[in-house]
Amino acid sequence: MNEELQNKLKKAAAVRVADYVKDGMIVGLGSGSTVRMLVDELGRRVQEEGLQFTAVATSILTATQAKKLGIKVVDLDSVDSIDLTIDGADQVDSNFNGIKGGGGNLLWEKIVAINSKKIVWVVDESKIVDTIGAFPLAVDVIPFGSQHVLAKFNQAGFEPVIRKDQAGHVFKTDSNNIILDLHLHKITQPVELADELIKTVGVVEHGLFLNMVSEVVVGKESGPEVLVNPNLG
Ligand SMILES: O=C[C@H](O)[C@H](O)[C@H](O)COP(=O)(O)O
Repeated sequence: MNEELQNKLKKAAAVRVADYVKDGMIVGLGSGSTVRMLVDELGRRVQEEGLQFTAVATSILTATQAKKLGIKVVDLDSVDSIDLTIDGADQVDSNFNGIKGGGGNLLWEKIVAINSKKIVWVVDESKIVDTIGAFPLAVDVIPFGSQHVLAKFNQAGFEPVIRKDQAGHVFKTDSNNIILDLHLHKITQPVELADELIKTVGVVEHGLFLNMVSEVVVGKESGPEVLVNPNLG
């Protein structure tokens, strides 16, 4: 899929998923390019249509964008729970298992997600796959001793690569951690893998979000389509 078409599908899905946000809600705002389009649309609705909601952001970038657009942003610790979180994803399979973290925001995204009553993802159709894993799996790791975590992952055959930013420096997350991208190609046992990763000392969190999402709004050429998770929907 070319980038222009992909952006068109992301935009249409982002506008559709904005309808989920109602007056008075506390809304978790995810991160990434698709959520950026969602936040633009929500900002427009706040300014032009008087939509009123309170946001909790999953990254410094999203918080900055939302505030600039006049959206009220508060800290996660200042709310009891979040009514709805809308986020993007890198890949989603038919069991509603997904990979997130392409932008390095998976830790804050997962903390916001587990404190949300409902999670909805917004993606374009290129992200819907039979088996997740072709997209590298981001793992958030404490910098101290991270070469040893890297060595362990190498031994396990996970093909880890330390993420670098565009300038070639080691990428730092909003919590000042680093990201190891695992090139797993196909993840056939996501639950077992998630368990193994989280038990590795030095690992803070990983980008496997398993059966957490209630609905996925998919931007398709025929128009946005909503997939409902029968276990959570
Ligand atoms: O860390 C980044 C997030 O998990 C994003 O939500 C994910 O990478 C999807 O981003 P995009 O909408 O740019 O494809």
